[in-house]
Amino acid sequence: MHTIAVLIGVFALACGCGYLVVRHAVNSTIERQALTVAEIVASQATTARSVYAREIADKLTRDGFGPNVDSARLPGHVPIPAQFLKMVGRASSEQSHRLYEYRPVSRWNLEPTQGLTDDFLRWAWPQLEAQDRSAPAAPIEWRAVSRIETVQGQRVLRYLSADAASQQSCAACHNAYEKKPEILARRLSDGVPAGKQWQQHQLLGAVAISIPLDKAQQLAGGQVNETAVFIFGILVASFSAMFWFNWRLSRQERSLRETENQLKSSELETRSANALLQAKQGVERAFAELSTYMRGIDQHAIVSVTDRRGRIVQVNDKLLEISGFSREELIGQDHRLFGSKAHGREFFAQMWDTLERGETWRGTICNRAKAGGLYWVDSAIVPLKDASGSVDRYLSICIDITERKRAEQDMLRMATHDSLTGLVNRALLRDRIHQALECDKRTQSLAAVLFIDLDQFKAINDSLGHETGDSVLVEVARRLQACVRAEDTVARQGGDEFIVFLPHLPDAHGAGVMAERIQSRLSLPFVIDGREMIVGSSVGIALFPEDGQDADTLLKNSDSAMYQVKDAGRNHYTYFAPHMNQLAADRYAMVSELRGAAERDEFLLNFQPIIGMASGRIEAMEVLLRWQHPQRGLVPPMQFIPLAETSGLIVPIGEWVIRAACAQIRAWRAAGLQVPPLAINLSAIQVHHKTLVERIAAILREMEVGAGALEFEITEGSLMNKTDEVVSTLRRLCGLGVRLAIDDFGTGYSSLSYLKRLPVDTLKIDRSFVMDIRSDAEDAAIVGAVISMARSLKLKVIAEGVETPYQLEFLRALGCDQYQGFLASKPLSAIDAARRLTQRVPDDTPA
Ligand SMILES: Nc1nc2c(ncn2[C@@H]2O[C@@H]3COP(=O)(O)O[C@H]4[C@@H](O)[C@H](n5cnc6c(=O)[nH]c(N)nc65)O[C@@H]4COP(=O)(O)O[C@H]3[C@H]2O)c(=O)[nH]1
Repeated sequence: MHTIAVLIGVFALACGCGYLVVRHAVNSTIERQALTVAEIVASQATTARSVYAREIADKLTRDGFGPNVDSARLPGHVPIPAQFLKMVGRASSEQSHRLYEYRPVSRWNLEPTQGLTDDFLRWAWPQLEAQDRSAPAAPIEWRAVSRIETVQGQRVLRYLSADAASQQSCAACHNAYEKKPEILARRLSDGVPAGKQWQQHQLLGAVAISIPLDKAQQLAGGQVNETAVFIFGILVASFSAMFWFNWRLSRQERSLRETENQLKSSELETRSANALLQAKQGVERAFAELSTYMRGIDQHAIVSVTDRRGRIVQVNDKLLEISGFSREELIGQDHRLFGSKAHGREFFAQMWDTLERGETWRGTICNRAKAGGLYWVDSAIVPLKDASGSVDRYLSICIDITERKRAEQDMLRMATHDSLTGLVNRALLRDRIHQALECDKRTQSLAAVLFIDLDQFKAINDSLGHETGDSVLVEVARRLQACVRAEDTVARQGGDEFIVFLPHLPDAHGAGVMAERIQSRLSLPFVIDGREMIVGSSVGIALFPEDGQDADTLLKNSDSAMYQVKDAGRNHYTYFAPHMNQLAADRYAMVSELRGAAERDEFLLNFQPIIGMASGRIEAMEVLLRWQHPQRGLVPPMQFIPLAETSGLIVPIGEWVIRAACAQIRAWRAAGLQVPPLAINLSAIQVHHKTLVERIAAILREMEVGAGALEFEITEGSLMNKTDEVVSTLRRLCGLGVRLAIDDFGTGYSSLSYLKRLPVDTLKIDRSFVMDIRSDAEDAAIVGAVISMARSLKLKVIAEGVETPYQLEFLRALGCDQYQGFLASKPLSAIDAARRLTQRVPDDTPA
């Protein structure tokens, strides 16, 4: 209510102020409009006077000095313009019911009614005169003078507008008029200086206008009041309506707010009910999820619960399944039942430390099942607390990772062991040697590395195939492991090379004893697939610390020692000596020198005659390569051919031999010699080389000697490996027209059936059999068997290394076709060979 009262008060005050402002504005407007009316009236009055003056100017001139001041009242007289203006003013005032009135006034009055009769005129006139004085000669823009006065209680606009001599006739008449003697006296009393001459535009008089304002203000005030009452009424009505609406609105708002509050409180209630519902659902869901997890865990994990003393109180089926124990066997026991001895005391101490701190322990444990097998689990052991917060049980959740562990172990094994023999590989061996030497350095112990290379293994591998070779290697590994102690290491270096590392030796002699034991074990016959074979071995020994301080040096030096044994005739053992490294270095240097030997023209060919038993003539010649080294002198093929083979250089060198042999045939033929076929050695590497046949065909085409001019000798060993491929190669070689011989026959393991598949023409009995033919009945028997077998297969037989007439006759008696050896001739230079070719037949046959 208080607010409403204040509002009504403010409203009333605003209305009152508004009313006063409007009233004041209306009065101001009325005053401004009255001023405008005064301007119009003044303008019309002076215009009327001016028009009138012009119209009566002629009459005034004709009548002399014009009418006197009272002429207006005289019959037949024309009033002067001022008089006329006075009359019009009076008439207009009456006509307008005194809305305004005006009359001419002047300081120089001719009659009293026109003088400056009141304060306003006396105040205003000098202001007009001042304007006249400021522009005495020129027409000026007169500014009227006005003010509002209260006259007899009424507000009146008083207005004085200049009525100047607007025409020359005005000035002329006034000047002439003043000269009239009867009015001169009055003029003087009016203050006009004697002799004053008026000029056009000079101030003669003025029009004094009075406009009563009260009437208009009364009228306007009435209207303002009516309007104010109307507006006030509207405002009151509007405000009342507004208040009413406002009151209604606030009532509605209040009720809305109440409703809203009710809604809010009910929403809150609903929300809390929802929250409660959601919480309940969440708990149910969580419980359901937990149950699912528990089921999942139970199905996939091995779960057990132990009491605080570590005794098993609960187990799940998975644990029974993996451990093989029954529930009854486990409850009440502790986890030591699963002990595998894979973990030390520290492992379990650390585990219990963690658990006793109330923390979860995680780790991998190797357990033993009831049946004895090991299994691996990834474990999390969680301490469970009772209501008082102290640990009263332990929950163990484990995942079986046995397969993963095995795979890891397999991978580790593959990375560190030889897949064929299961022996330690070179990488792990180096590691073990390194670790053992660190220990030996501290204890100043002796150690030894034995480098073992199998003799004749290549022949077995090549002749009997890789499977047989692999079986031999596996058996060798087994025998080696049987020789050594638990702390020793047997490793496979690669191919047919093995290493035995003896980390703790009482003396250097012990290494030799071990080498002998190994060699004696390996020398026992190997029986593979019912076939018996002998494998020899060469052993090189390097001792720690004298032959090397680290694994690499010891391995290298034992290798050098092993090579020394090979050079010395194999199947033996030797200790490393520093000069052996020189030999190894020599071998390396020789390979690099061999590389450019052909380009440097260091190769030359020798020719060894092959004599026909029946003819006694040179029926063929074997081509034998020689290396004329600038520093080393003539290097025998047995020194450089194996190096050429291992380095792969034998392929280009072999091509050089074929080309040089063809060139020699051409040269001899050109010299008119009858050249027998030349037999060229092909190494196993060449035979297995993919483009051998194409290369030989190309050389034959290029050299144009004819395929019948060449024979090729292939060692028995090289024929046995990759059987089908070799057979195909040899068949294609025969297809070129060349003949084939099997060299060193008897040293390999060729079977009769295999020989039948090969397109060979000749067998060359190895020199080793011929050599002891007289003293060794076995060799003689072998030679005899080979010759008879060759006959049955319709193959030609050549005996190599015939040095004595006995050997020759023996072979001849057995039916050998040809022979070769120092008895007939040593390998000859090209010149000597040419000379032999020119000799007669009886010279070829030894006496
Ligand atoms: N003690 C003795 N030795 C005799 C007698 N008759 C011949 N010889 C030697 O026996 C070897 C025969 O050659 P091989 O068995 O093919 O054995 C050859 C052959 O396997 C290889 N060779 C030689 N030249 C070449 C070649 O151009 N290419 C290939 N791949 N190997 C070659 O080198 C081996 C050795 O060749 P050489 O030192 O020239 O030794 C030659 C020859 O000098 C004898 O009555 N008594």
